[in-house]
Amino acid sequence: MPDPSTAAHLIQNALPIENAYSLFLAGVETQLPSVLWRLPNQKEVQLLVATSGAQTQLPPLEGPIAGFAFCPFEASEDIHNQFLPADIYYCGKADAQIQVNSASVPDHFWPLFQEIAQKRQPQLPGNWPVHPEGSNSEIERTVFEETVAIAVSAMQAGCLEKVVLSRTKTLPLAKEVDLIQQFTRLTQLYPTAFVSLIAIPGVGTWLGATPELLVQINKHKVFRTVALAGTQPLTDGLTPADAIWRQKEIEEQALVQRYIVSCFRHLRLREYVEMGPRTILAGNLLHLRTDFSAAMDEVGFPKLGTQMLELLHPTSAVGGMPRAAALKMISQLEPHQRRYYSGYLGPVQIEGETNLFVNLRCVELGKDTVTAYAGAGMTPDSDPAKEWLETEMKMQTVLRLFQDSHS
Ligand SMILES: C=C(O[C@@H]1C=C(C(=O)O)C=C[C@H]1O)C(=O)O
Repeated sequence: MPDPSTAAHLIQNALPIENAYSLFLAGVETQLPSVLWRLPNQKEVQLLVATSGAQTQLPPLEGPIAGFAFCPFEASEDIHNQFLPADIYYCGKADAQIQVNSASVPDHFWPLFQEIAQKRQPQLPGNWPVHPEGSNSEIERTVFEETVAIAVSAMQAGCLEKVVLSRTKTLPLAKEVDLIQQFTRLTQLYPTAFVSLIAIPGVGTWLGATPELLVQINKHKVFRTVALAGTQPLTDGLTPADAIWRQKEIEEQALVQRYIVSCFRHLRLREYVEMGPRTILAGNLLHLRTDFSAAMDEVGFPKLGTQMLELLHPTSAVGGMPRAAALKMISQLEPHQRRYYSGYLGPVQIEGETNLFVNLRCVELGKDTVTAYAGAGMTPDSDPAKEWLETEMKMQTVLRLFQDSHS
């Protein structure tokens, strides 16, 4: 239950967004799992601090437990699902109050928040969480292209239909880099993306602007997911409606679409709505997207979100087809651990909604570096050089901010 006395904690002469940022920074300074996010097509920045710590078990997506999920591509002994309970939650809009849903707030949290908020130009934390094993290693262009060629040969030989291979790129980080400012820039640059900045001690700090919804359950209990795949840059002077797609991308996206249909079939659910594919814009890139929805109560699947999440992740948009063969090839060919890249993240039962997204177009913070991750769907028709360029363009979605700060 929210404690009514917490209204006093808000800094009344600060903007809602400033209060959200100050709460986030107080959470990071106190070394508590903390996350800031902005939903697609919305203005408000939302904030959550898990004062009771992160849990490794995800609650049902239909409620009643509220929090934020941050899950890896593949959970293992070294890398876990993270669920941040909504112990402190604030939706940065006029008249909203801070909700405190736990008794576990450390004594020094509120004075620290007040101090950060009064300064207006808050001190940036020197101690952002980083992965205990440091930055992931980077792959050279020639090696990546050779790897793609190996995957293409395997697909031409009929071993599998599609595999998504990813790579990383690490840049040195300027000392003065301000992640809150970068988060703000991402919200401005990408109004239709899910923008997030998450800091979990012992796990790491990730910043991203993803275009890919994985599971949504809205206030009316409507379930939604999308099949997103196929990539091309937006050419000057053209609109998404002008896009012409090659057979390769059409097939690549159709695979993801069929995979989602097979998940519905597995549950024996027939009454879903399918729309598309149509071309959408994500930053400077175009993708093909098919939208799926189902009214959960009407179709007799009140837990459809949780059931579909189990079946969907990892979809063939980030893994491949058939799934087991693709995951095996990824673990054999990729020299890095994906960690939380191409996993999923988002609020669970916050303000009555669940919104999980695939963790794409993201960077992970290192001690004095920043590492971008991106992948591309390989099919028997893939051209290794083009796939390199595609991953480069995807990485630029977030990495361009860090390049600017060096110039
Ligand atoms: C794998 C990524 O993106 C996914 C792969 C795409 C593709 O292969 O064309 C397009 C959109 C995403 O579903 C990424 O951004 O890293």
